[in-house]
Amino acid sequence: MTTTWWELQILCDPSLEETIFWRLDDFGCRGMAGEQKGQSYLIRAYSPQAEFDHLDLAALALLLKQDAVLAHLPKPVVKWHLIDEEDWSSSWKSHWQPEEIGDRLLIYPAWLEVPTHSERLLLRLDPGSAFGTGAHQTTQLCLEALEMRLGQQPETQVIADIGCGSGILSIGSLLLGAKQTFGVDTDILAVTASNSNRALNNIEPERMVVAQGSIDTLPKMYPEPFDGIVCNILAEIIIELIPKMSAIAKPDTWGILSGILIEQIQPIADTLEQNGWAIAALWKKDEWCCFNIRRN
Ligand SMILES: C[S@@+](CC[C@H](N)C(=O)[O-])C[C@H]1O[C@@H](n2cnc3c(N)ncnc32)[C@H](O)[C@@H]1O
Repeated sequence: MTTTWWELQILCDPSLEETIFWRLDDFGCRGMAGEQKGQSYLIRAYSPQAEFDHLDLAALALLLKQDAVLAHLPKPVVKWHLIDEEDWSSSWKSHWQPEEIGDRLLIYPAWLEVPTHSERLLLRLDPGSAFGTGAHQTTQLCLEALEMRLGQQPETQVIADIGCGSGILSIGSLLLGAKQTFGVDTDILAVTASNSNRALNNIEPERMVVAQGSIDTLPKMYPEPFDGIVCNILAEIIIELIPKMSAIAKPDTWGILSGILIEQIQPIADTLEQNGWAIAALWKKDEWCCFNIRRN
């Protein structure tokens, strides 16, 4: 059965890009792409018709406009129309290009022919309807932090990936040499996407294990403590997860947390401190940041 999709087109001030991106993700959009259009920025986002009606989309448009007013920026122009499955995949895919991240990785859309030679590690990806194309600052911050963390003796590292989405951080860790990853996501579509991206990158199933669930699911998948934890979810959710992280960690476990806006640094830092974690480094990209943490 084919799905009909809403295509939302949002023409906005470029500085609203990140806020809109997260609003759309929170709303449940699957697949988003953005491009510069003169002085403005055009975001396209897609979601199955069956999940939303006109009223939902009108409410979303109102929220986006309110965000702009609060930020003292011009209101975005929001339009939507229906497209069929074929147009959805070709439209979205044509807007997503290979992207170099850090010094070693190249994110490579699954539908492009693989180059015969690449200086970089090719991370092939078809996120389907899951979050994680590598285009978002928070994913990039996590991949760059992983590159640093896995610089020495990566082959000993077993990593927990909480909120794995498309599986991008698990696959990135394994390409950088990690021993094994265990990913969880509350969204079953993310589990499906992670598994097909694992296969796309020729990674053995036992090296990259994925299940539907959250942090409490991880000990059932791997009963030992993890060497590293990556988690790129919204700050409000991370605050709920931090008190549970010690249960899956050992004294020298490291963590990489993102999905955090700069103004949310303090509550995250306080929660980490209260739960026995120290901040080793804090990296920023635009208004997003990424905590590199270790046990106290
Ligand atoms: C921002 S995406 C990150 C995807 C990918 N790891 C990346 O870095 O691009 C966050 C993911 O976390 C999942 N998620 C949200 N709340 C969660 C929770 N409490 N436990 C596990 N996963 C969760 C969402 O379904 C989504 O796939």
